[in-house]
Amino acid sequence: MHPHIAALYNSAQKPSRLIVGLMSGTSLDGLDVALCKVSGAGLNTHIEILNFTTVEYSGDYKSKIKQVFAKRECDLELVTLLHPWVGKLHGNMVNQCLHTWQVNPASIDVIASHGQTIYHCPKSQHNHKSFTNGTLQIGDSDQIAVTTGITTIGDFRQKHIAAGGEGAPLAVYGDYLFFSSLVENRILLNMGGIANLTFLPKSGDANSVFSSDIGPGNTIMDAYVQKYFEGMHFDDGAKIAKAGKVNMPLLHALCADDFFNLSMPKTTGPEVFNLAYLKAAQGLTNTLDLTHHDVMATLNAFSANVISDAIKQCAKHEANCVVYASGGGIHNPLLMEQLLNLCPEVKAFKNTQVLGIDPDAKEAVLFAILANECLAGEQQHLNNTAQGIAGVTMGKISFPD
Ligand SMILES: Nc1ncnc2c1ncn2[C@@H]1O[C@H](COP(=O)(O)OP(=O)(O)OP(=O)(O)O)[C@@H](O)[C@H]1O
Ligand SMILES: CC(=O)N[C@H]1[C@@H]2OC[C@@H](O2)[C@@H](O)[C@@H]1O[C@H](C)C(=O)O
Repeated sequence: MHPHIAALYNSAQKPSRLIVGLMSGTSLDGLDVALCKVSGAGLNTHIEILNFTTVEYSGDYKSKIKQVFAKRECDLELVTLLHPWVGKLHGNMVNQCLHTWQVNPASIDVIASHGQTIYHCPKSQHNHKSFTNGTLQIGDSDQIAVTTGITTIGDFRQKHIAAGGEGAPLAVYGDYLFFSSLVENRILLNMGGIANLTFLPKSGDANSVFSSDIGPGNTIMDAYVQKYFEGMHFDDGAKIAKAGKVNMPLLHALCADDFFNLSMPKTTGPEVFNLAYLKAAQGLTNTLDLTHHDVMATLNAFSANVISDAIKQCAKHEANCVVYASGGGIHNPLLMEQLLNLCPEVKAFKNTQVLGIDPDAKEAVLFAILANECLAGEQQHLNNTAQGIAGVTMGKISFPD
């Protein structure tokens, strides 16, 4: 037997495994690195986050990725070069974290890597009749494995696509295994660049679970701040939005996209929700000369509106839902305040910290859970293709040599 196969076979049988989960999201803020101690599998998964950090990206990383990110046309040579370059960079970032945390790389069972999404196009979004859903993540796992010397499981989304899904949201797989409750109906809400949610009824019935993207979380607000407020990456503490006034005609135009009329599950990305989308809505409503502060106030209200609408749709299925929020949006006080006001039907708004998972680490932990299932999972717990939840094991395995 190949020694790496033997090592994986041993890892799969251990009572607990050390897995480094990596997530690089649509916000391009940094690489989330979560060192997790994972025991069990399936509905008996237990996780302890031993260390977590976000390794910030340099301006150079952001500007290189932005040349191809969510762009219909770009330099294919650059895409080809970025694939190994991002993988090597992520591998070096893991090495740096393990060194800082004084963790011996030999003690890590596997790395679980999401990579960097550069384009996402479900069928509902592209106009090519002969093609299915598509999504593309770069940051080759072979590079991570060779750079760290640690077996790496990556490229999780392609199996989901192969089985008929849209390649996202994958959060549902981890949410169901880790956050299901028999005493309350839960909505797990993640507000990153794009917001998404998972609905977990207290019946525990796997067929009633669903998950969907919602629309913009922070992505348009971030893009606007980066364009018009030099040196700023996001609206820290919503200071800019708080100083502006919501423009109602623009808000209505922003909320009028066909995407919001599609039923869940559905997925989207910055390919749709971007500055061109904002400009088109401003053009339609004669609001192109609005102040930056008023635009930011309106964008903040836009995110709050679409997120609260999605929460209300879940609440129609089951009353007394408790929302557990995560992702960078929880640090935006104006967004959180509006959500509370717009969702009186929600029993309580909490964040995932009360369930034992740092809300900033949740997506990196998700990939650790998916890698754990790939290694040690015995059966598929979710299999509901009508809800876009394919019963498949995800992830491709890269050995270090
Ligand atoms: N203090 C803060 N004030 C306001 N907004 C904040 C703050 N901290 C973080 N954010 C927002 O959260 C964003 C980062 O969120 P997160 O890391 O969850 O996104 P992501 O994982 O890249 O996105 P996705 O989940 O869509 O892939 C920032 O770009 C910013 O918009
Ligand atoms: C294609 C892609 O990278 N999608 C991301 C993105 O960021 C949030 C939302 O859009 C979600 O659908 C997904 O990530 C999370 C981790 C998911 O798959 O659940």
